[in-house]
Amino acid sequence: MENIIVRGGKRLSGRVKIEGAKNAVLPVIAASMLAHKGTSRIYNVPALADVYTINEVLRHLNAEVTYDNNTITVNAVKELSTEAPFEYVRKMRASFLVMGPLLARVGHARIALPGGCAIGSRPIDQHLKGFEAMGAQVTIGNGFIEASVNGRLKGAGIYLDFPSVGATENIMMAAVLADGETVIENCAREPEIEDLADYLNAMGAKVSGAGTSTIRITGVKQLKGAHHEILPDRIEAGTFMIAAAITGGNVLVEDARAKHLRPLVAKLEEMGVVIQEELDGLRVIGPDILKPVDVKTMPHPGFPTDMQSQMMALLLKAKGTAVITETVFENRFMHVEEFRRMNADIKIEGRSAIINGPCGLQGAEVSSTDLRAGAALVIAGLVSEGVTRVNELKHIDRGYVNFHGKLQALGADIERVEVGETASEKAAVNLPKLNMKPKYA
Ligand SMILES: CC(=O)N[C@H]1[C@@H](OP(=O)(O)OP(=O)(O)OC[C@H]2O[C@@H](n3ccc(=O)[nH]c3=O)[C@H](O)[C@@H]2O)O[C@H](CO)[C@@H](O)[C@@H]1O
Ligand SMILES: C=C(OP(=O)(O)O)C(=O)O
Repeated sequence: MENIIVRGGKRLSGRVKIEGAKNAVLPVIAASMLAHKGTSRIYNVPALADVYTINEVLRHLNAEVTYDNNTITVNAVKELSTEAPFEYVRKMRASFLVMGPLLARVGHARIALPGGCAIGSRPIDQHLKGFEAMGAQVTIGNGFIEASVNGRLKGAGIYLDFPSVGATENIMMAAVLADGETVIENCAREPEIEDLADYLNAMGAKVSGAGTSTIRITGVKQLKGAHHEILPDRIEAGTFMIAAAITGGNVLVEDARAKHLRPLVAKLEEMGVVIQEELDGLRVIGPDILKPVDVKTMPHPGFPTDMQSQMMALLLKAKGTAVITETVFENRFMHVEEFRRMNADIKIEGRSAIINGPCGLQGAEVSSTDLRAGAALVIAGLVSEGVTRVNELKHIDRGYVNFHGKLQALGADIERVEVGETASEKAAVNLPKLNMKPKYA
């Protein structure tokens, strides 16, 4: 088991390089299975646990996948198999994104039901409604969802009840090889949807309107492999922006794109953080005193739910009362209990968290409840008195490459250590000097 150990009190400074976006690369890799011929090359791929998982899913489905030097190649021209078992979907819900491509390419898919997770129940009814509208027969049984179609899917008009990111992507991938035109209304508008559309179009698809709330897709007969560079990860960028801001630091977040980060930039500026657009990224300068703001998570271009817990960490240091309302996931406040262990004053009322700052944060042993919560706890540790130990790092590794190493390079007093589970090692978190070897120098 590994832990991240943070000792608070350092101002961050320097520059940090942002990786390719996790939420863009996963659908793009899944979409590679749509190519009847040719090999796809995908650049700027982050070395994340989720990327290894989706690669394994594709290999299991009989695609050839290589991953080297941040570049993935996928060749899916052999006959594909069509079943993705629970071991993959359990590790990562985005494994369900292979359903659209399989249905389009092979006319059949059997994928384990994703089930709930730490941030909410996360149903997939909107994905299935889209496939059914395109002529697929969908059945659910024995923990699997099975979908099949005789011949090709048929283009359809689909109005989503909610602008679901995954449903928009899955339906787009199904529609590119369908017979006729598909129109998806009330669809998600996230930058990652545009990235997927760009890739599909490079493969020979006809997708327009991505980035707006209506996407039109004219089905084509065949797609071929294509080259594509993944856009920078706005959530990783936002996470480092908040880390810089909370420590009163001065950090250049390289490759952060202002146009993708507008809801976060607006809130940070309201809080008194200075943000300057430079040629190669965004410079973030944290103030001595942070002002409180209210935040409501919404589908893009609203404030992203994936930045909610990091924003909560920042608001713990703001002078006054702030309210965060989570509207996207019904249970994404698991980190509140962990923050309380660090002396945070937070009350939950329904879907809102009321934060009374500034809190005198104290180091404690805390658990990552999901990937963003893990990052948020580390951020809180940067400004806590004493030692914070964060465990359950498997969550952080799903979404961040070398998170502690990047913070260390910015001047944070942080290390990642291999620990046993003996009582004395558990108690070590309270000792001023930890008798443990850093795993990475
Ligand atoms: C791999 C990936 O890209 N993950 C992102 C994606 O997840 P994901 O694609 O799973 O998120 P969705 O946009 O689908 O989910 C948003 C909301 O819609 C609900 N819903 C979704 C589908 C459905 O069929 N029925 C339904 O009710 C969900 O339960 C949730 O409450 O978007 C989320 C919302 O921005 C982000 O937090 C995740 O980081
Ligand atoms: C919730 C997230 O991802 P996923 O949808 O892959 O669980 C996230 O990236 O914050």
